[in-house]
Parts: sequence; C-alpha cells; structure tokens
Amino acid sequence: MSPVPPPSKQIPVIVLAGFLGSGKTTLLNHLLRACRGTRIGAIVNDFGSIEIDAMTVAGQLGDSTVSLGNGCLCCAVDASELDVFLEKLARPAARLDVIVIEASGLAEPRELVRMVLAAANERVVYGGLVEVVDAAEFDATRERHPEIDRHLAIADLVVLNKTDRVDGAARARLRSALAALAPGAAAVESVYGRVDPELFFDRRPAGERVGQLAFDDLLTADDAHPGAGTCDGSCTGSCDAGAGHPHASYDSVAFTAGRPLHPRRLLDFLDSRPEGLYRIKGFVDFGAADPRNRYAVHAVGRFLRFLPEPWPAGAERRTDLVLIGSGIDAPALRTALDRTPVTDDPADLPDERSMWGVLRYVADVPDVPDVPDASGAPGPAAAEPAMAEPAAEWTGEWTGETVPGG
Ligand SMILES: Nc1nc2c(ncn2[C@@H]2O[C@H](COP(=O)(O)OP(=O)(O)OP(=O)(O)O)[C@@H](O)[C@H]2O)c(=O)[nH]1
Repeated sequence: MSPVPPPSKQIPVIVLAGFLGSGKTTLLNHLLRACRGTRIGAIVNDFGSIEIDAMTVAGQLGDSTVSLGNGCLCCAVDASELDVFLEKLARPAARLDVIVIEASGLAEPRELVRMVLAAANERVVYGGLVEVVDAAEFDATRERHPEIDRHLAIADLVVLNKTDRVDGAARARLRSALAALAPGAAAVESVYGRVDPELFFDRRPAGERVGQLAFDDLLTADDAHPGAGTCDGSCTGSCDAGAGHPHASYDSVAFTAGRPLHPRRLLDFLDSRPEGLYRIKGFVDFGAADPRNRYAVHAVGRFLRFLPEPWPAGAERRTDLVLIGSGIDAPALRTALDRTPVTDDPADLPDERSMWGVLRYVADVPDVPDVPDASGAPGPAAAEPAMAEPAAEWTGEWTGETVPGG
C-alpha cells in the first residue's frame, strides 16, 4: 500500500521568540489585528502560573488560541503535547493559514523549533524563527544572557523592536551587531511590533534557507537541552531540567487578589522593586479609585508602564500579576504584595490623588492608524485593539534586506 500523501496545503508554523519583555505579545497582537482575513492560530507559551500573555492576546480568539499553561514548552518531555495543540489548530475545520507559537521569554528557541520540525502532523510545516530584540535592553540582556547570541544565530527574521527608545546612532550600532550575530537573517525595525504582516504570512523563510536550520542539525546538536526528557513541562523556572536555558536561574511569583489594590501601596512596591526582578506583567484592579478601568501593568528592567483599559463586560474584578526575576526572594515579594490591597479601614480608602503616582506611568494613547493596506486605508482590524497600547507610527518597514555576511 502506498503511503498517504501529505495534504497539498501545509500550514506554516512560526516560532516567535525573544527575551522577556522584548515585545512578542505586542507583535502578536499587532499581527492578529492587521491580518486582513488571514486566519492566524496562536499558541501562547507563558511563563508563570497565570497566563497573562494568553489573556492579552487580542480577541482571545476562542478556539484558535491555545495556551500551554504554566511552564516552559521547551521542557516538555517530547513533542507530543505540542502535537496535540497543533492537531487542534491544523484541523481543516479551523481553516487557518498560519500558526504562530509565542515562546515564553525564557524558552530555548532551538528546542521549540526542533519540536515543530518533529511534529507528527503532516498538515503543518515549520515556517521559521522570528527573534524579537528589545533595542533599549539588548546590551544589558546580552551581558546577563550570552546564550542570546545562539538564539539569534538560528533566527530567520530579527525584529529590532522598541526603536523609539534609542537614538539613531544606537540603532545603527545595534543593526550592525545583529548583522554579525544573525548572518543571513532578514532584519526589520519596529515600534510596538508593527511589522509588515506579509513578513509572516506570505514568506516561509526557513524553506528558502535550507542549511541555516536543518532538521538534522537540530536533532544532532551537541548543545541540546541537557535535561530534555526529565521535566514534565510544568516547571516554573526552578526546574533543573532547564539547566543551560535562560530560565534555569529564574523564578516566578504569581499574585492574585480579589480585593482592589491601593494605588499608592502598589506604587511603593514597584518603585522599590529589586534589581533582579526583571519582568512584571498583569492586570490591576484599583477598585473605587478607577472603577471603569483595569490597568495592564508592564515592567521590563527599570521601565514601567500602566495601560488603562475598560473592564471587559462580565470580567471578574480582580488583580493578576506575574513577576519574573533571577535571585529574587519570592516569599518576601509575595508578602510585600499581600500588603497592597485596600483594607477594611475606612481611612485606607484611596482617593483621587492616590492615583497620581500610577498616572505618571500611563502613556498617552494617540489615535493612529495601523499598518495601511495597499489603498492607504487603515487596516479594518485596527479599529478594535484588545489592549490599549501607546500607539506609534509603523516604522517596521520591510526592506528585504539580508544582513551582510548571509
Ligand atoms: N516603548 C516601547 N514599548 C514597547 C514596544 N513594544 C512593546 N513595548 C512594551 O514593552 C512591554 C513588554 O511587551 P510585551 O509584548 O508584553 O513583551 P513580551 O516579549 O511578550 O514579554 P514576555 O511575555 O514577558 O516575554 C509592554 O509594556 C509593551 O507595551 C516598543 O516598540 N516601544
């Protein structure tokens, strides 16, 4: 009997990687909003026990969004878990054109790529590795995590994000550093992840670059995950199986509160956060201090930003935060956070002025169009952002540029 031929149309699976806070979710949100009829399936692999990224991915996508939950996909025993999710997304009824896996900011992209390549599902094909780089934090991150060089070396597309946070000279320097680190990869700059979606939907960079990242290379790589096969995939960062991965030395703290937080006390907590606490993300309920809005909070390094957005209809009023850092005292952080909710003491009720500290970190949200279509009109999906973002002009112009040396 002859083997069953693979289906004619295979769905590219793109791995979207990048260090903590580099802008992966922002970019994925942009793609989902600017897709113009292209059907995208998203797999969000979050780190920490609350799935903040899954909550922020635009529109929630219903059946098309699969969050892998707590832990790091790269630690899964084998690719079977990923296969289950890919199977679900690749079924013909879902009619997807592309699947994007947003890796945890601490995932080892090589492992994720290997898993996609090894996927049993014949309806999917590996579509390339996109590495998002935070222009403002790149040097510091690279110092702490030299393995970033290894990630860039296998990238098919490098997105130099947050270029609004650096000047022209720094941008040029970063571009040439990335050219050396990611030879052969296309490079593109962006602000708030606003890259041309065509880069993701119509191109299959890896297919055209056989040799850069071949299946065999990955299977025989001698620097493979030393602990692969020993972790159940539910690690929260202290798992030994991840030794050698960026997350090996990281811990996460998940904090949930049903009571509103006191703005002043939360600000005190944030202003005094320890150096090693690299990333904070989530949603805050300030209760009576602003009953209309919940506040998305993002801290990356010393950068802090609050983004108010109206509470979704029917959403439970509560606070969910994930804190990720290295060398952090998790119990002490939890104790400090436990002190931030408002108490029953009437004198403790926040007033209007209590919000001033928070408002210092709220960005203006000018009304700018998203990536224009061929007619110059703003994309239709741009009208309904799921998460308020400080908007910025799209500067992620596709240059088709291949970095010298490639
Ligand atoms: N100034 C500036 N901020 C940005 C840009 N892109 C993203 N951000 C902000 O950076 C923070 C982190 O962005 P995310 O998209 O959540 O980053 P991430 O890589 O998904 O983060 P992890 O899931 O923790 O790894 C958020 O506050 C974003 O609004 C940008 O181009 N410029």
